Amino acid sequence: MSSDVPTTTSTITAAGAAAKASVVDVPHEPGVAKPDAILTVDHVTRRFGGMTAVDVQHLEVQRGIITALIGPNGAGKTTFFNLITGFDKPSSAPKLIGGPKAGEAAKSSFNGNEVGNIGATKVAKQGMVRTFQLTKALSKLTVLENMRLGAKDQPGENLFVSMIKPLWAKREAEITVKAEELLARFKLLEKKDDMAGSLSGGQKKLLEMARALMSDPVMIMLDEPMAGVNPALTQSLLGHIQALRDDGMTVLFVEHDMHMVRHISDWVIVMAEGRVVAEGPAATVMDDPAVIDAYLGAHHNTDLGDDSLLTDEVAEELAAEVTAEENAEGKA
Ligand SMILES: Nc1ncnc2c1ncn2[C@@H]1O[C@H](COP(=O)(O)OP(=O)(O)OP(=O)(O)O)[C@@H](O)[C@H]1O
Repeated sequence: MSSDVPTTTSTITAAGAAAKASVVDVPHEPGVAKPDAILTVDHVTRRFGGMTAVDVQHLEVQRGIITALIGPNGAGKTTFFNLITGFDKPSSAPKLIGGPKAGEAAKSSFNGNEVGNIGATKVAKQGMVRTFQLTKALSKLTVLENMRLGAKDQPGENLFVSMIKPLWAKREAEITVKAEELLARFKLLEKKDDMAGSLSGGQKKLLEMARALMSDPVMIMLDEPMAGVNPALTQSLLGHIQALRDDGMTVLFVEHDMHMVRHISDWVIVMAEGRVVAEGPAATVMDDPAVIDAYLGAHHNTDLGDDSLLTDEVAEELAAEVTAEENAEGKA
C-alpha cells in the first residue's frame, strides 16, 4: 500500500486516468455491461410490506475504479448496500418453497464467486468490506483495539493456534504492526491508546475506513463517508479514497455530497425508487435533465457549482482550523 496519500484532488494520477479510461467506451445506460465487472447483480429486490425498496434487475460495477451510487433520500441505496454485503437478504432470494421463478431469483457474483445468499462475514472473507452511514467504532475500546478487530485470521479463531503461544504471539504482532501502519496513514497513530468514543466524528470515519482495510479487501463500500464530517476533513478523506483506488482497490460509495461525487468518481450510478435510472461519468450524469429533475432538483445549481472548497488554499486553511478544533476536543 502506498503511504503517499494525495492532499489534493486537483491533480489526476496515472491510476486515476487509467480508471477513467477503462470505462470511456461504456454506453451511458442503466444496467450497462462493464468491460471488467468485479460485482454483478441480477434480480435483487427487497420489499418491506407492500413497499419495494430495491428493484435492481441488472447492475455491474467495474473493477479498480471509484463508483458513486447516488439518489434521493429513500431511493434504496443503503438497502442495496445491505443486500450485496450480506447484511440483508433479497425478497427475491432463491427459496425451497414459494421462491421466485427460476431465472428471476436474486443472483450476485463478486470477483468470480456467488455472494447472493451468504452472510456478511463470508462476504467480507471474499474481500468485499463496507463501512456504515453511522460509524460503528466500539467506543469503549481503544483505537488500536478497534483496528485489531478488523484483522482476518485472528489467532483466537483457530483452536490449535490459540493454544500455542509462539503461533498466536507472532500473528498478534503482525496484526499490531499492520494496524499501526494504517493508523499512521490515516493520521490517527497518536490516538491509538485513546478510547474510540473520544474521537471526533471525522476521526471516527477515518478509523472505520482504516479498520475496513485491516482485512486487505479487494473492494470497499463506503456508506456516506462525508456525512457528519467537518468540511475541512473532506479534502483528506477524498485523498484517502483516491489513494485506495490508486492502490488497485475497487471503491463503491453512497454519498449526498455532490462535490465529492463529482471530484472523485470515475463512474456514477443513479438510483430512484429502488431502481437504477442512470449511469455514466459524473459530468454526463449530473448534467442529465432527467437526473436533475428526479434527484438534484432545486439544489442542482448550488450543490454542483461551488468548487471553492476544493481549492488547495481553502482546504489547507480549513484543515488547520479543524486540526486545532480536534486537538482541543481530544484534550477536553
Ligand atoms: N428495515 C426497514 N423496514 C421498513 N422499511 C425500510 C427498512 N429499511 C429501509 N426501509 C425503507 O426502504 C426505502 C429505502 O431506504 P434506504 O435507507 O435504503 O434509502 P437510501 O437511498 O439509502 O436513503 P438515504 O439517502 O436517506 O439514506 C425507504 O423508504 C425506507 O423507509
